[in-house]
Amino acid sequence: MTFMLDDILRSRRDTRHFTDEPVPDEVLEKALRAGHMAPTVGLTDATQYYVIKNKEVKQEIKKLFQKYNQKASDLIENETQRDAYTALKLEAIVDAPLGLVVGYDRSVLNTFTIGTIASNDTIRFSAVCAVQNIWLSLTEQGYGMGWVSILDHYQFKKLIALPEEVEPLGYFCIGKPATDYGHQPMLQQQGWKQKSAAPTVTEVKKVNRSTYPAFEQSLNKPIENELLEEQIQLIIDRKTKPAGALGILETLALQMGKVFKTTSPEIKHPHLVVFAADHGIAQHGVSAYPQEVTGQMVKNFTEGGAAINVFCKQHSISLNIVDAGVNYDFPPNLPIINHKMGRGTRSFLHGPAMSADQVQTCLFKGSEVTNSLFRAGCNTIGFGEMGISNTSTAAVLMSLLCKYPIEQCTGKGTGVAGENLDKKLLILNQAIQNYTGSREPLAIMAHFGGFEILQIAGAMLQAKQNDMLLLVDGFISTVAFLCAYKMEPKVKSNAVFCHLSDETGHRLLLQYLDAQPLLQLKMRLGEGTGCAIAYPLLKSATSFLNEMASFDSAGISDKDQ
Ligand SMILES: Cc1cc2ncn([C@H]3O[C@H](COP(=O)(O)O)[C@@H](O)[C@H]3O)c2cc1C
Ligand SMILES: O=C(O)c1cccnc1
Repeated sequence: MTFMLDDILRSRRDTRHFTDEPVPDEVLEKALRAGHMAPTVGLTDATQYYVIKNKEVKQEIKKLFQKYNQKASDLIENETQRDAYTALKLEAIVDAPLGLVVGYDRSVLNTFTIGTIASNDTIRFSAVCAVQNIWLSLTEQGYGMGWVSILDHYQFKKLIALPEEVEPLGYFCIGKPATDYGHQPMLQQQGWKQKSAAPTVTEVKKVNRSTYPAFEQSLNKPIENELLEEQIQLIIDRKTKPAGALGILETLALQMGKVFKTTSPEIKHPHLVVFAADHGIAQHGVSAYPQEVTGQMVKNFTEGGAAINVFCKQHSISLNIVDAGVNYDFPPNLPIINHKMGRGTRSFLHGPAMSADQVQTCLFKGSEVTNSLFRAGCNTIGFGEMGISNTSTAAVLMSLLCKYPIEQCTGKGTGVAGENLDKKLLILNQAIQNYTGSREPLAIMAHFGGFEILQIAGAMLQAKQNDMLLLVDGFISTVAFLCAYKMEPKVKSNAVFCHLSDETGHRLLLQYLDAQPLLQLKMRLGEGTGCAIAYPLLKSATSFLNEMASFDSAGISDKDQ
């Protein structure tokens, strides 16, 4: 028995060369039964199969392949490598007698499902297990299969009319193999790549007790150039203008020089990151909008339709969206960074919104976002948020972290007014009274939460560590900053407060932080819009510093004394 399985495992090939011989129904049925025997997480049974025999359908799918394959080959700069790539036969969509699509139904995640809490990827993994079983069964029966994944996901789903909630893994070509590629993977036989001889195995011999690396290191950088500040100030003062005449732009230029550790600071690859998450407190009617709007707005961000999309586009700022914990499962191929901590926090009215561990994970995930942008050359990040009811979470955090009465921290958010605002205040007051836990900042953050608020805090702390400029938006973004500041006050030297929001509490919070906002436009939107709108001011600051003539270079007389 063992030998037979081993033989099947060895001879299974990703096959793209088939004979015309049809695949008998019994062969396919047996293979699909094998697929159905595969394990599925929490016994979700979410794997779905679609059989394709129709020639026209196959031809249309092949066209999708060709379009994407062209895209792939265009990405290869080296001509020899590109020629080698185009010579490979990577599909057999029309020539294989049978087509199969294996997918999984995301809607199972709408009810409690064992094994999907840490990561909802597990339903996808279950479908992959089924694919492998099918592959082995076909091999055992003398047939072969080829996995085609070079397809435009959206178009592919549309073409075969898959329901919105079903995600395909790919298109599978099935038939009698015309070759076994000399008992080796096709890509190896064609000289594209060599498979390693043995699996990579590492034994983990001890428990790693350290916390997340980002927060272990001290923010005390040993070598600060003490002369740098003086040098930048001197350059600013020698520009052809009366001393101090560029006002706040001068302050900004000096700050940017100090943050980037140079006398000629420049913004490189600016990004705006919107962190989105849901809040359990929403169930008590503290927002003017229903919770679904968070997920709907995330989709809107990916489609370019939100305010932040427009302003980022206007100023050529790259926009990233992070799902920090939205109560909706987005299709995996959307351009969203998946840092989901859960489907929203719990309500903090009667118990904790999240756990202390989750705070640490949020900080870490936030730091990862900053680090990946940093590695790609970015030195400036604006921080935005989206999360229905997050003005409530932010108000309570501000009240407890700054020790201000909740009335002074609570505003209308999305437009909660009159009686509803009284009700919002009542609920927040009640939540504060119900809280009997520690007054330590981290304990307060865990109890009241905000997956997006704490991921932003972690991302900001990391930006400080990487000598990056961090742009703070309105009320919620500033509360996220407050969380970071409570952990490490030095983070403030890298922060630019972009806008005074019209949300009650923001003015007081900025006073608490002794921070001067650049703009006051009566906006109260969030999403990072204040950062994007203030961005040209930062550009003006670096432009005057780097490009203006000095009294010396222009030969202009300075004032007498
Ligand atoms: C369509 C829409 C787009 C938004 N973009 C930002 N927010 C803002 O409003 C929410 C906070 O207000 P509250 O605490 O009252 O729910 C957050 O999602 C915030 O980003 C929006 C809100 C809505 C309705
Ligand atoms: O200032 C903000 O960040 C804000 C205010 C209201 C609603 N959403 C965000």
